[in-house]
Amino acid sequence: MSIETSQRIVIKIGSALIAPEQDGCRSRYLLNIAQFIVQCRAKGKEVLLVSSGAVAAGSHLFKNKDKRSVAVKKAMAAAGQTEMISTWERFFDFPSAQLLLTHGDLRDRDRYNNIRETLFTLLEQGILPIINENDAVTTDDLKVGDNDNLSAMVAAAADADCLIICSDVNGLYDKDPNKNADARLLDTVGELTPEIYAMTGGPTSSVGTGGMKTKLQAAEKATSHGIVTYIVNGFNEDTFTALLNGANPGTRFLPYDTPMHEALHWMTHTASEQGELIVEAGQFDALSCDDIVAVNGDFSAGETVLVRSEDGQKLAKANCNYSSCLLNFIAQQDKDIVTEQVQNSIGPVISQNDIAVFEERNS
Ligand SMILES: Nc1ncnc2c1ncn2[C@@H]1O[C@H](COP(=O)(O)OP(=O)(O)O)[C@@H](O)[C@H]1O
Ligand SMILES: N[C@@H](CCC(=O)OP(=O)(O)O)C(=O)O
Repeated sequence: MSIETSQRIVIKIGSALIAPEQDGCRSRYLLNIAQFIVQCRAKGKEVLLVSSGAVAAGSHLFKNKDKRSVAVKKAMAAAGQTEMISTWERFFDFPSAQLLLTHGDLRDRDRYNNIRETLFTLLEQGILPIINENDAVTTDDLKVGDNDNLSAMVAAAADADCLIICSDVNGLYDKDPNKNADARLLDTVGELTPEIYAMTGGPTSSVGTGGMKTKLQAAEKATSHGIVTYIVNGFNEDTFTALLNGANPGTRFLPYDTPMHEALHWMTHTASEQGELIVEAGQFDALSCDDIVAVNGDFSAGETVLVRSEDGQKLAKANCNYSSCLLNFIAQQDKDIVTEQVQNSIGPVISQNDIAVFEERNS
């Protein structure tokens, strides 16, 4: 399995490749990557680019400001984003499009479907989508937070079959190679076990956000959707020659033999629960208001909730057709007639269309 057989590739570029000196964008490392994108397209493959670097590209414009301030960082992202996009555009003689996303967009099923439609339409037209998190507007509870996970969510949304994460190291080592001279590069990873996660540490470059851990989370999200994932060294020209020749220049993560269905994958890996429903006796099929023992958290109708049994076991993750406020109101009514009327008009408590049922019912 190599990129030779892949048809739709997402390539993720870290900040250090774009703004190595945090002093505006530099083309030094981008040229190889841009050539790789051009060559993939020439071979008939579709490419999407997830590009970090807005904050690192914009920071030089804010010389006398406190760069730890959240407001300043957001402003840096807004200013650096235009510089980053125009830097990429200079390399291509085909059009590109900018998509700035937040987790708030991706975890809302309607907005997620709109994002999918937009990506498919851009690809059909031969336009290169360039995606980043919308750092200028996002808040802690609405952000993905790192572009490794974002790239995997985008790869799943775009129905891609290959994800390439370009880092500043050759791939996943058995320990941090920047701290251990004897660290050994792993060629292929079949399953992302806790032992594999234990090999990683945080970011080491001053501009990196996630470190190797978020790259493994991304690999898990992508491979469970059937997407072969590579972590490679984006600084090294040979990386891209090797990839084009069908070789593995870094660490390759094998896709699941039986990938998750799209809606189940979205519910498991992209949607995040905004609250919990505690239900009687593990019951969650055709759940009625009467089956609910407790409602935890504040959520609106249509948001995702975790369904737990009274003993704490996780049963399912699903979209709730009722707001927490309405469920609490119904619980306070002693007349069944109110519940009946509301249920007749809204229907079951959780949607059976978008539901992830936990097979191993452990908490
Ligand atoms: N097991 C490991 N294998 C490889 N790199 C690791 C490992 N554990 C920690 N790291 C660190 O992760 C860094 C890459 O993550 P990060 O700094 O976020 O870069 P990027 O900008 O490419 O996203 C490496 O420079 C390395 O020091
Ligand atoms: N969205 C941010 C980058 C976030 C991020 O994950 O950065 P990196 O670890 O360099 O891929 C930006 O454009 O500055």
